[in-house]
Amino acid sequence: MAGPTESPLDDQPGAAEPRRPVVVVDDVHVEYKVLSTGKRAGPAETGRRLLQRTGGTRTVHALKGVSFTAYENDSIGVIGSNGSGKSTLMRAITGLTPTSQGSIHAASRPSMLGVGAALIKDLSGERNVILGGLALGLSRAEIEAKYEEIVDFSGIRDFIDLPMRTYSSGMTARLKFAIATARDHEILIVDEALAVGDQAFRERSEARIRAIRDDAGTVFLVSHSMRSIRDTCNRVLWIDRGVLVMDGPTDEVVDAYEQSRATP
Ligand SMILES: Nc1ncnc2c1ncn2[C@@H]1O[C@H](COP(=O)(O)OP(=O)(O)OP(=O)(O)O)[C@@H](O)[C@H]1O
Repeated sequence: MAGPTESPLDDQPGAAEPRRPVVVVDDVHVEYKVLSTGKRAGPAETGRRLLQRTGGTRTVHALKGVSFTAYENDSIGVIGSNGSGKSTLMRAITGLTPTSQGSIHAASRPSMLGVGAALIKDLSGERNVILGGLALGLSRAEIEAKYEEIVDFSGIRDFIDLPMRTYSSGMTARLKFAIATARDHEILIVDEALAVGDQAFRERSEARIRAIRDDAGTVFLVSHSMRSIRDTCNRVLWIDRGVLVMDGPTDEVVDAYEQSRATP
């Protein structure tokens, strides 16, 4: 099995002491089994009648031998066209999606930015800040101490007493981002969370991601916005059809990606 690749940043002239590796992804493959109706294969759908009707399952090879090492203070952009395998790679790193081959080692449990599942739309923003904080493992006292900061960051103070179902999708996304980043994360995965929200909120979110990184954290940012990637990341992984085609400094990789998309 191929060993984990070294960070291209290690070779930079003037690089200080070797940095601590926090995630090692070694020759990872992920295969999804999908019923040929398009449904995911699961115990409920694997009845003989359905299989007879559909002709069985298909395998989608979503990741094909991806290897890299992430270091502390890395802010890694993950780019690639739709369906290239970015989210699959992030879910594999968090352990949500099993690998069919290869291994992933992490120095601590990576968290996927998101508290969505814990929130209740019929409750007010205020109550949801508490619920989301509890879901992140914060104590009641910690949530109280951070409450004002979360609400300020979300920028929806005027609406915080209203039920969340009355919020626009952008307002909901702001609140979720504000709650989820209130906790310290050593390894944080942000999957397209910055796509919603206006310019000012995007800038605040990016600044917060940089702060998490500067605080010895490691951040993965999956995004189709090359502007967000350039503003936030020092390193980029470009994935195409399940293969890691490029891993290097942000400008180099984003330039190559944009060039490949401009070529007919
Ligand atoms: N739960 C699943 N069951 C079956 N196939 C899946 C599942 N999730 C993803 N896939 C397939 O795996 C491949 C990679 O999908 P993935 O969501 O990782 O791509 P992505 O790069 O994040 O795409 P996007 O930019 O559109 O969000 C695609 O072919 C997709 O159809």
